[in-house]
Amino acid sequence: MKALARANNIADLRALARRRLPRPIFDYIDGGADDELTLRRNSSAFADYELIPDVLTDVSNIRTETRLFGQEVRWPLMLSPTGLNRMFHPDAELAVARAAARHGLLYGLSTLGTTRIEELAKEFAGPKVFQIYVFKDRGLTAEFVARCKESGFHGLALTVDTPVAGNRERDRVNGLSLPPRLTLKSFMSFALHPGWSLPALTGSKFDFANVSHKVDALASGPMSLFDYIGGQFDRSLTWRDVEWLASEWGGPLAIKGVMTPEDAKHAIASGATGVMISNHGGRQLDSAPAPIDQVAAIRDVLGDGPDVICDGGVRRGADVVKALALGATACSIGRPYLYGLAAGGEAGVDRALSLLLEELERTMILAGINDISGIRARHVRSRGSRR
Ligand SMILES: Cc1cc2nc3c(=O)[nH]c(=O)nc-3n(C[C@H](O)[C@H](O)[C@H](O)COP(=O)(O)O)c2cc1C
Ligand SMILES: CC(C)CC(=O)C(=O)O
Repeated sequence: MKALARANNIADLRALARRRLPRPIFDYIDGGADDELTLRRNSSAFADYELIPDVLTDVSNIRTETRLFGQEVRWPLMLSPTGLNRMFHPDAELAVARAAARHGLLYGLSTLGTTRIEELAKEFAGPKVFQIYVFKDRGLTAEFVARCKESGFHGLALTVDTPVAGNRERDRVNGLSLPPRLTLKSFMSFALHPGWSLPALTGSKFDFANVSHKVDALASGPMSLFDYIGGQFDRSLTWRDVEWLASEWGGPLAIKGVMTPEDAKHAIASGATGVMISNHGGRQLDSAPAPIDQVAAIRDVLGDGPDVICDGGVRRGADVVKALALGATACSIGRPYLYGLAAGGEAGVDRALSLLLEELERTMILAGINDISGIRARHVRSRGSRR
């Protein structure tokens, strides 16, 4: 697609996604909670850090490989789990995973994805983790663990920042439901985007593929995401459950949604092997700090061993270098690849990943860093602490 080739950055892909999707669907991807303070801050916080380059270091060969969730990956960038991908493009999670495989990246499948664990594993041989939401039906969690073991998943990520849905006001205003339905209000928006609307509303069946055999909340008709989460997610979750999950799984486990050094320590003490510093892309607790601002303090208390993943607000390859210089093992992205998926399916995801990885490599060359493992604290400086 010519339009994809003309996209020079993630912001261009966002503009393409906005054109292609009906408003309620674009807003669901793009939006955040309440006043979207955290959503904006997640990205703008990166601008508060400067990169301090070395020169004359021989940057003719750049090494970007690292390990994440115990697996060798080509780049320190992973694809965060996101639900409902079939709502954005009929090729859904498989399109995303195929593009991730082409770039040697680690892929995260959501509990509320629209592709089954087994189907994803069959199509995608690369490094993969499954993200767990704990439902009131606890049998589902044990079942996920067994299915992931059977299917050869390499890690789990337990999301802990969603005891209830954040107040996403764009979704309320748009009357977004699962599955999306034609209403008087949405009619014009759907009619103006037939390329999206026809397959989504008629052809490919929308389904929470990994849970619907046990939880049939949508069987009696469409409902809001707020009601679905409110009715199904288990709010009684504690660190005891992390201990249980860690021992039941026995492999790499990250707690997704950790924001403080204290909770990061708690995660490792409870059996996790890493943390994803995340505020759910600004979709849950508004006014939570930006993940990038929490990286240094969390790495400081955890020491060298555990995976520390900075999740949220990454829109440029340079952001990844900043996060690694502050102590992260890798960064993780959600919206950047979803904009690509919505804009052009697998080719769109591929474009998003290519752009970010080219930027990351170019940033390393310009900063005189020829190996990911050579990124140091001295390569970054907070603008507030300029000497
Ligand atoms: C449309 C959408 C759906 C998401 N679904 C999930 C999900 O099912 N599980 C989860 O743990 N996080 C989910 N997230 C959060 C992402 O995993 C990730 O934390 C966030 O997108 C990172 O911020 P970024 O979009 O700025 O990169 C979702 C995010 C978006 C935008
Ligand atoms: C299906 C949802 C629970 C996915 C999600 O976590 C989100 O919209 O942020």
